[in-house]
Amino acid sequence: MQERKTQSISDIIRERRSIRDFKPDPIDKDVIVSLLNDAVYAPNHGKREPWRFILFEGEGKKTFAEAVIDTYSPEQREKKATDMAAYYQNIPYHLIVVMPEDPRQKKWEEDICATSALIQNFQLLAWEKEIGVCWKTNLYSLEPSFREKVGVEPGEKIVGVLHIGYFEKIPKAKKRTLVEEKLVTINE
Ligand SMILES: Cc1cc2nc3c(=O)[nH]c(=O)nc-3n(C[C@H](O)[C@H](O)[C@H](O)COP(=O)(O)O)c2cc1C
Repeated sequence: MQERKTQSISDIIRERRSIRDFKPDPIDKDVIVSLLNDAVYAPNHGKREPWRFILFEGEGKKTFAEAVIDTYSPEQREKKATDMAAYYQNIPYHLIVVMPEDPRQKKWEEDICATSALIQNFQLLAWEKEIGVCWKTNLYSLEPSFREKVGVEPGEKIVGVLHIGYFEKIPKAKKRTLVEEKLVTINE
């Protein structure tokens, strides 16, 4: 593990990386719940707190893996089902974050913004504890069979599937464009 001296929010924001290679080392569920209890201080319009969580641990990760693999074509199944099942089992937690799909566009947009803010809060809080996260929006999230198997209710939207675990090494930062190149200032 590289030694990291994280101090400020800006350090954590800049340092955080999406983690795809996890150590299997267990993480206490209380830690995850505690991070989520901080993350819910995300801004949310109308104080709707539009999120709900489905956490997979232990044997539950098999349910998650089967739900994903069941969406594969026969060719995909042949090619990668075994590897993916092992990959998912090796990661300490999978967390599905859902929100209600409000038919009113304004509320739907506010709710996805709030839930995304919550997810980023969670990623940053986890990073502070040297826990890595990858936020996934793979197409399986849209498949009715997957949704049903993992307990997503009709009328709910999966905003993210988060894989959570300690990381082996920090991937290289992907550079961001300087804001000066994207900033328009209007002052008259
Ligand atoms: C809404 C959203 C959806 C994402 N979906 C995926 C995904 O399906 N698969 C994946 O590998 N990474 C996904 N990511 C992670 C991005 O690929 C990642 O943030 C980007 O490559 C920048 O890398 P960094 O997070 O390490 O800075 C997603 C990120 C966001 C914000």
